Amino acid sequence: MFSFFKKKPKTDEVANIPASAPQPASQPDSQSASQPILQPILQPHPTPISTPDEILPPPESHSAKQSWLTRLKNGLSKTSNNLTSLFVGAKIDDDLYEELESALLMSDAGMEATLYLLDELKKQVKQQKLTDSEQVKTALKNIFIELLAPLERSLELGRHQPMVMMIAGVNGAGKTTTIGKLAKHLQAHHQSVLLAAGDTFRAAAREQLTVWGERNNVTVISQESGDPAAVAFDSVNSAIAKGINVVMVDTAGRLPSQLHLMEELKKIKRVVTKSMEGAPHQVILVIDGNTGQNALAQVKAFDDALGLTGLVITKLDGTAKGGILAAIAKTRPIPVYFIGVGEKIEDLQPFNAREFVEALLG
Ligand SMILES: Nc1nc2c(ncn2[C@@H]2O[C@H](COP(=O)(O)OP(=O)(O)OP(=O)(O)O)[C@@H](O)[C@H]2O)c(=O)[nH]1
Repeated sequence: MFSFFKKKPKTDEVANIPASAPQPASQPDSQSASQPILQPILQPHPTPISTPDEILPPPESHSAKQSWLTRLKNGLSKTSNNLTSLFVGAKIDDDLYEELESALLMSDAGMEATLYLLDELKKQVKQQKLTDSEQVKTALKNIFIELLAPLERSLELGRHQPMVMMIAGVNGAGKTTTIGKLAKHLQAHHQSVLLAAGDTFRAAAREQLTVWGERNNVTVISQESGDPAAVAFDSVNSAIAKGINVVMVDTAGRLPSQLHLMEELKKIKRVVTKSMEGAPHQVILVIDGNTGQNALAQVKAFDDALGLTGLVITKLDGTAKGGILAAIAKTRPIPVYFIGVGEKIEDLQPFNAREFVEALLG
């Protein structure tokens, strides 16, 4: 496990950051500055719940970290090969920029982010009089990191009791798997968790979550039939009564074009707010990293409907091309809390812009 809690000073600014304008993770933070190697995954807030002030993890296993980075790198290898091969012994001319444009578009970066990256690169090449292709590649890497850095943000714990998280996404994006992995991470940090089986369409999904909850000592609230909003309402009330720290509301997969189902999501959100003022505190969209440019359309549609506070991008171990993060950063910069490179619990890790770009551009 790489993750750990860190006590974060209480600042109202943190609570009020709008989802569409995330703060760069590189903001001054004296504690993270003193722990440069470890990336906080979940940061507790000192009040009002009784999380210890600071829980440090066991020392990070170097081999586990390497294995995670290797899987990320393997997952993004197609894009990485396409991009890095362009720079090998290349002359810095219009041909290079054209090929770079094609490679970025192929990586799902989209037109806006691609043009931005190219413009910035051309500027730097000119200003710094770069002539060596390796220097140009490094310049591109740095521009890419700067573009993605505002997406890097930790999930803060302890500000609300319970913290209510609503999880949405299209069918098969990895919502339930992500909830399972997150629940385990949270438990490992002494957070009690309650799950609301809000996927009332698929009996199998409900059962999957219930069995998983029994196995992992997590309470799951489900109803045989009916209204996902009612399940969410009951779950939040139950969590309040039992003093549970975190409620995660699973929802059925749906396409943004299924307008009645998008309305249903809005209703779940409204009802959750009725059960606890200020809730849901997190509205998270889970995206399959292999979805290509369609992922951007999903982000926009779910954000318009629900006001997203964060994203989780799964399946970056598959045929994902990775450039979609640039598209998200440029057009709808919603924080990416976690990325997933597999089905095991340790395969879900906090998004780190530098690591990601290193995997993408070698
Ligand atoms: N390779 C890989 N597979 C993943 C990852 N995350 C989830 N999966 C798999 O993706 C499939 C769908 O995951 P679910 O968690 O059931 O997706 P869901 O969004 O809850 O699906 P619905 O409830 O049908 O909408 C499962 O087979 C998961 O094991 C990942 O990061 N990498």
